[in-house]
Amino acid sequence: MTRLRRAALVGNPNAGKSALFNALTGARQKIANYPGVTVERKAGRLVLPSGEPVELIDLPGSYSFDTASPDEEVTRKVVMGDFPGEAKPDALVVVLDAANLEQHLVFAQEVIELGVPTVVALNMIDLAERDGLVLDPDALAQALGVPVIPTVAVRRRGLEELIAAIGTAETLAAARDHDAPRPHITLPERRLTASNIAKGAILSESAEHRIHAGLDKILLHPWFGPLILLAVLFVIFQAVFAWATPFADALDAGAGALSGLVVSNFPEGFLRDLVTEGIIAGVGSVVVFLPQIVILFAFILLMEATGYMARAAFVMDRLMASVGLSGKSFIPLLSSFACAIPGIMATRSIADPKDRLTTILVAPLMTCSARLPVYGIIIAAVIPNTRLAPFVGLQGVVLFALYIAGIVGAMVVALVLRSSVTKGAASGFIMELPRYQMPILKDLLIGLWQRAWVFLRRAGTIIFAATVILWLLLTFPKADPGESQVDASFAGQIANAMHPVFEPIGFNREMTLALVPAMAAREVAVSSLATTYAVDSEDEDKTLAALQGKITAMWSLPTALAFLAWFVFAPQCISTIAVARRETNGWKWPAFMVGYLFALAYVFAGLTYWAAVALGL
Ligand SMILES: Nc1nc2c(ncn2[C@@H]2O[C@H](COP(=O)(O)OP(=O)(O)OP(=O)(O)O)[C@@H](O)[C@H]2O)c(=O)[nH]1
Ligand SMILES: [Mg+2]
Repeated sequence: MTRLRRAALVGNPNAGKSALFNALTGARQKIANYPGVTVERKAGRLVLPSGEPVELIDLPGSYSFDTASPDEEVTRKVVMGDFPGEAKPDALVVVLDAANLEQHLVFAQEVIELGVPTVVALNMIDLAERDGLVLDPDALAQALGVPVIPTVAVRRRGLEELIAAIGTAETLAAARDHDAPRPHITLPERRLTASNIAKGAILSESAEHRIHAGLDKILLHPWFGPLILLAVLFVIFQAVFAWATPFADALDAGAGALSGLVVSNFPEGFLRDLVTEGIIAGVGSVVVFLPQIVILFAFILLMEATGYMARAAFVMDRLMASVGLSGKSFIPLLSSFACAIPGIMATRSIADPKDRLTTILVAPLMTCSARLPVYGIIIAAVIPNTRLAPFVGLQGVVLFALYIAGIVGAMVVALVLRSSVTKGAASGFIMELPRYQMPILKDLLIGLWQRAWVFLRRAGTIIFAATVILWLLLTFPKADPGESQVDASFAGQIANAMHPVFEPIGFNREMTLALVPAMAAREVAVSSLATTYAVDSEDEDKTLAALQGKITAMWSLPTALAFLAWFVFAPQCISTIAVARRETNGWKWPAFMVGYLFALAYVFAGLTYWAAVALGL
């Protein structure tokens, strides 16, 4: 007997493959309650009862082996052994959603027909039970001719049995007769067989799974649906401001105290200034936004886990279709609210190449979480914290408006692109709706921790590096007595040279300067401003509150609004550009993307500035 080395998880999207993968290998792959979450192959290690390690591969969900979307292509290639540099898996684990048996059995048959040793994980039996479904795994095993193990991936039920079955899959398969020629089976035949097998495996079924149909009637209603979605988003942005404030203030006070400690314990000079002006003022000004990021992601993760996110996609489908995008673009665009990078990668689940390209090109317009610190500091500094109504603050409304501006911008750009450079018909919506689920607290906390960690790691690496470099460029050469340090410095000279370009749209010198390092990441705009003002000022208070005070005192409202408008559009993120290059296989489209986004940013910042000036703001 050959030794089992590699096994792969296959099955329809949203069957729980990644949840099983995490449970079996201890990995932390993203799982979420909608199809199309995994778009790449991921490998992990599983240990068999015999003590032998097996490489387990998590794959993107797939409906069939003959489909066109790039993520399904990955699954096909890995399973068939066509994936470059990778041997064919020795065994396959087909993951089925027990409560969606008939649908999931269509692809399962196709997988089993390959003749590779196969085990079926009958997953989500808890949900099947909730829906009043009683299943007979033995009958299913009999009909499919492979072992069937009931599992609940998220509660770690059935894992030992599944691992044992994977361990003996090859021996079992070898005992089966493989010599019989397999007839070619058509899709309708497979559907019929799937339906018969499912009927044979379902012992009893109650009508309980109608409970959630009522909820769908409201949430997917043509009028209430969009209104509810808008209301949900509105609440999120109110919460981002209202709930985060005490935590952000505490963090800022902490940074201030730290700065004070450094000032009183270190001798005056280069090192002390680097730490207080560059690291604490600069990097600290970004870290202070951690509570807002966490609150934003808590909502996003909740929406994903409950199944509401997929409903939101459904609700948006009509609007998306009217600008030439399909509902399939919604999940990638929604992911872009976290960050455009996973958003652009998620477009791999879009089969139509022009649809996909359009989605990639507009993804950077979705307001990613890196913009939150920029919006946060400017809004806090120039928009009064007044209440428009109970629980409705003006600052939250402005933040909401900025998010909407990004969405509207993306829709308009998509419409223009779809009738010019990426001309073509929109494809229909084919996403299936996942069931409603109560979120699992542990998964939620892990997700939040991962997001927080990503943010802090950015602060500790890219933002830290960009800020320190800027501080050095701001500190040298030293100014003569009476001269402004910023004016004398290298950075100041660069800013002064660039300023004529940005003066017409209302930018001051500090803003212009911030744009350059902010190409590394948008948050750097905040740390740059903090560092620039810290270098320029004599006082010892270098906290975010101090920066906010400077902006309030020194920026006119039109100038501040122009800066906000700039960041709605500007492609200030090297990583996004790099990912766009990778996903479109060349520089042509990323160059186009950067060009049109900068042009839009300039025009809209200018329009905002002049409109605000004309209104006498
Ligand atoms: N109740 C219950 N939920 C589950 C189970 N397994 C997975 N889930 C949930 O189902 C959803 C989908 O799980 P994923 O692991 O992301 O599904 P996937 O098959 O990897 O999906 P794609 O990557 O899109 O192909 C998540 O919200 C999981 O928490 C289970 O056994 N019971
Ligand atoms: Mg997955």
